[in-house]
Amino acid sequence: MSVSSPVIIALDFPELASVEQFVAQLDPAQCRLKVGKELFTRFGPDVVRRLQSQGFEIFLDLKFHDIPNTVAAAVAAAADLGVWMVNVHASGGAKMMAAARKALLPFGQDAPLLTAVTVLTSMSSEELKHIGVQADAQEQVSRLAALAAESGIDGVVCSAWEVEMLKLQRGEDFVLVTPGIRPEGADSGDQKRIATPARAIEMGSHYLVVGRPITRSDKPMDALAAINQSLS
Ligand SMILES: O=C(O)c1cc(=O)[nH]c(=O)n1[C@@H]1O[C@H](COP(=O)(O)O)[C@@H](O)[C@H]1O
Repeated sequence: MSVSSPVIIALDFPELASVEQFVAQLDPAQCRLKVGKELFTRFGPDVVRRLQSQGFEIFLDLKFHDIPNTVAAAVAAAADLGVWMVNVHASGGAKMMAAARKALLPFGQDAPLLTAVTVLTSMSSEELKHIGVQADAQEQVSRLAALAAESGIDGVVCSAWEVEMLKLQRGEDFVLVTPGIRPEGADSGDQKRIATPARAIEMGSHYLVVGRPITRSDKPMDALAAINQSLS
């Protein structure tokens, strides 16, 4: 299916009824959906199956980060579920990422896109120092993206501010997924490395992950329409 918008809506809801009410207003030709830790932990793979049966392409965002054997098996389970994209943490290392890639080989053309989270968009360079990373966010993203590319990963999750650099370093085909998207004037919440939807696309993001600016809006469909309009 071809989806007309780069927007992936993060379905971070605590109740299934809220998800259903929200999704009923969406057209699968116009956006993709992200199922993350909250929804998956509460409702499991059934929620993914249900959304897929309604025609939506699903980004299963469980950010796997474990020993290579465990991550490989988890990524294969995501592929069995038929998701469009699945992710791991690049900081799990080259062996872990290579094992995830290898686990998808039997799925051939049907394998989901495999992306790796670099530095979370909620983290600043200052916070990286607290976990012992002396590099600033740009440098760390660049290093982890190189490791991901060498391990056969399709692309990375990063902030929009690293996209221009990564395009130069990794080329056009390396998939760049950017959360931390905030329309002008929107509350940044816990996000630190943020950009507007238009700026993120201008810098070269392939996909924009947007949650609260849409899902917590009084008029979510208007918020989505305004984002799509700002991109045209
Ligand atoms: O992998 C992700 O999707 C992700 C990576 C990252 O670095 N930052 C980040 O915010 N996310 C996810 O993107 C979504 C952003 O949601 P909002 O901040 O509400 O727009 C959340 O569901 C996060 O789990």
